[in-house]
Amino acid sequence: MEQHKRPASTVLFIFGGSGDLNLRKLTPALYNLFLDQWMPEKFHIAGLGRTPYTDDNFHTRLLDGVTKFSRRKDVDAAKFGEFAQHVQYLHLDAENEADFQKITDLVKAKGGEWGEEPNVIFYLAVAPQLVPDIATKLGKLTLTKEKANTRIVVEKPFGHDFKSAHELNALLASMFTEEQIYRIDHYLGKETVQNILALRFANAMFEPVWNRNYIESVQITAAETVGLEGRAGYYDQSGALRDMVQNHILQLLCMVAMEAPVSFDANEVRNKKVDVLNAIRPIKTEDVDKVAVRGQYGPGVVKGKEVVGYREEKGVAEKSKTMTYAAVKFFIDNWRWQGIPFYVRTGKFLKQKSTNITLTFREAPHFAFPPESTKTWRPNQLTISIQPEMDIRIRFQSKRPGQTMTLDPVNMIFNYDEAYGRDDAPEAYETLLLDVMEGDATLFMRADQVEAAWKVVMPIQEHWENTEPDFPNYTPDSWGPEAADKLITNDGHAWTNLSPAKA
Ligand SMILES: NC(=O)C1=CN([C@@H]2O[C@H](COP(=O)(O)OP(=O)(O)OC[C@H]3O[C@@H](n4cnc5c(N)ncnc54)[C@H](OP(=O)(O)O)[C@@H]3O)[C@@H](O)[C@H]2O)C=CC1
Ligand SMILES: O=C1O[C@H](COP(=O)(O)O)[C@@H](O)[C@H](O)[C@H]1O
Repeated sequence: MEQHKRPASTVLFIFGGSGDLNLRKLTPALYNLFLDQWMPEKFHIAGLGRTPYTDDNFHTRLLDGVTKFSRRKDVDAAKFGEFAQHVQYLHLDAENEADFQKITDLVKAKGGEWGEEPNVIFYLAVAPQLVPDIATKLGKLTLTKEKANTRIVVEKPFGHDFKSAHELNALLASMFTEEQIYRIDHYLGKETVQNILALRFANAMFEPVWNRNYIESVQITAAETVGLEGRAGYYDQSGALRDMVQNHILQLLCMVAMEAPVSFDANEVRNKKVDVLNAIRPIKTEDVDKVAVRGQYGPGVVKGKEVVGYREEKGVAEKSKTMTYAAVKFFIDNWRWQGIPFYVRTGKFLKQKSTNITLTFREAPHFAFPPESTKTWRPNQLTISIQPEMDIRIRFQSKRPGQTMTLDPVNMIFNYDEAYGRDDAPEAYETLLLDVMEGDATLFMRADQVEAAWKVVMPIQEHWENTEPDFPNYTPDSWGPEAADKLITNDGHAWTNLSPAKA
């Protein structure tokens, strides 16, 4: 195995150790880092929560999570046992300040045992309402103040709106330096998302055409086939704009639209991204209905099974106005993108799981081919398929073999599985957890980025909260409300509904 430098010794506290995120994502990621020898030589993980687990039944639960959710199948129980020796459950009620003494005690004990002061990471995998309270109590511990080796990771959603995000930033800033704060957006850890920077800035051939002179429109889709999945408590207060657009989708948009960074220094990359957010044209209240479409699913059939409409889901308010679908047309007011529409859409219970970005190019300036040769003509497109297909496709016209000049649109495809094999691709949370342990914040959101992203969506969110929607307006297993199709077809474009890659 390739030799690499491992992070310094670390004690990791997971608030929400007993919760779903730890089970599904965090522990499988940490276990994979352990298997790949990326965990520090000396590390200790404490899962925190009120549920009365013993270490043994906590380990059993985590093993179950790894078995179900890890990218690697066939978990080796003995190897997991080795990992589990570094993991404990710590009973802690976030509302009880006295319980936080257990944190200080554990850090001191590990420091004594290891003969060095460890890095201390607090991962807040809890509901957003608990974050300010936990952060405040952590801020009072002597081991947190101004110590570069102490870091706090805050899950999304970061705040509920611009105001609460701003307040949370101010609260965190009163206790931690910006370098200690890691605001996570797991899309930024996806291999295919990181590869956008490689595609754009490690190659000379794309950059000359990556602008308004050659590109006619950009679209970003994050379509899901799952519905609410029992998350009403969170989702009904949130909705698609807060849950997906404010964070994941705007981050994808930044990756596509940003200027070239001078270096991969965390702040340099984040400066370039925040420039994009600040350049997004503010949407006026009176324009929201022209540039944005919301949707909520009704009852229907998904994979042969009847499903209830969103408003009938357990825990959802009877006449809930929460949108499970959102589509928006943005413009970026800068030299590179002036006048180019960026269409984005996301939704639950859509026809296909697909996250992709498509850049549609302008027509060739002069077309010398006879009209009959171009019956199937389609514009050049570059599509970055983030998931579940992991590929990059370039569509161009090709001459069909034969004695006549007939042009066909064809795809040139770079496929990750073929090139690298999927087992080698780390999950987003592996990359991000390793980055936190290494102290690299490049893939994390800075305070100003989060606030700038909230500023972009707030006029839409507020308008939608203040007006009555016509819900439900799409059926599960469809591509969402009709109005979202019109949003793009009225401009002479069409959503790219990707099929699995074939040339
Ligand atoms: N689940 C997922 O796939 C994803 C989740 N997220 C985000 O991660 C965060 C956590 O989500 P998720 O794991 O699904 O939520 P869960 O409801 O499954 O877990 C919540 C956790 O909070 C703990 N908790 C609640 N109250 C207290 C308290 N007073 N003191 C100590 N612990 C407490 C619970 O522990 P106990 O009851 O034992 O006290 C539980 O471990 C959210 O911000 C969510 O948006 C982000 C992306 C994906
Ligand atoms: O953050 C979230 O992301 C998931 C989608 O993540 P993906 O990695 O499967 O694309 C989404 O289902 C969830 O509602 C949202 O909170």
